[in-house]
Amino acid sequence: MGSPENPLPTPTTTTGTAGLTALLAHPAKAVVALDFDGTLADIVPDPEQARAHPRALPALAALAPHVASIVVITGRPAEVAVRFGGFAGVPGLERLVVLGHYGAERWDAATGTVTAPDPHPGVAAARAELPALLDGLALGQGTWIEEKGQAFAVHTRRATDPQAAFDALRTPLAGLATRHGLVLEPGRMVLELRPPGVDKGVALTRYVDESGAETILYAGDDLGDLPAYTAVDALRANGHPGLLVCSGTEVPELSTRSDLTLPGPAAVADFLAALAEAVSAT
Ligand SMILES: O=P(O)(O)OC[C@H]1O[C@H](O[C@H]2O[C@H](CO)[C@@H](O)[C@H](O)[C@H]2O)[C@H](O)[C@@H](O)[C@@H]1O
Repeated sequence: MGSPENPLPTPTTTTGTAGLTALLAHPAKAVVALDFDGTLADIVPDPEQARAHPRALPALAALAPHVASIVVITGRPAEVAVRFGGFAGVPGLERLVVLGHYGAERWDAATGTVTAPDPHPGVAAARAELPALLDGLALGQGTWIEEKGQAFAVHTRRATDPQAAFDALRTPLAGLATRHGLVLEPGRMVLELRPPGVDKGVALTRYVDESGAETILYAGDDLGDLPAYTAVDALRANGHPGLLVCSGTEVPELSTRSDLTLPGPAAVADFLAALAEAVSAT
């Protein structure tokens, strides 16, 4: 299915095949949940320059009217993901939901508003200790702090030796997180300190419950997506068909658990377009 130019790829597992079959049979009962960076948007050296892949938005807009809902679940603040994704005011995406900060924040296209929890006091306290901690590690050039409001992230992708900087930061930042009641969230050349209490698995499970959907497709690329994979596994054990998609193979902890691994955001966009074509033909 799909089209001759853009055929629908085949999952490599029987559970994933069952998930895709259910989605194609009853798209109106399916939630399509997607991560942003690395899944809808290519990974770029400067996080401020990340944007949805040019083919992602048309594919989402074509698919959305046929499924129960599309939700983006991201570590970004919801407002940032909406802006970088270009999600506001897109015909077809009137019901889109973006769950930011791993599910702590929510943006609804229907209202254009963001709901967010009160800031966790540990974030400001940990942030105040960060300069001295970084000075003490002598990491060299290129380590960069992303201010995220409800959290902050230390990026090493532009460091002279990204992996060495990541490795040197991991234990001290874990200690900083613990001292202030925060969670250390490791990702692709990034270590984030954020409040506890929610992750992408909790967010996805709540969203599926709320939507009443039967089938779940989840696509991600990074360690922060593992709880969502675990949530889909739990939903499958409770009778919900599900399909786990991985964007890229840089994170084997995720790609080895997926039902379908695609090369990256361009292929994810093409997959969503092929899905849209398949469900609109039924
Ligand atoms: O949950 P996500 O939507 O995948 O967000 C996770 C983190 O993604 C961003 O960092 C990653 O993408 C950057 C831009 O391509 C890249 O430079 C960086 O190395 C990646 O780790 C974002 O900056 C973080 O705030 C998100 O938490």
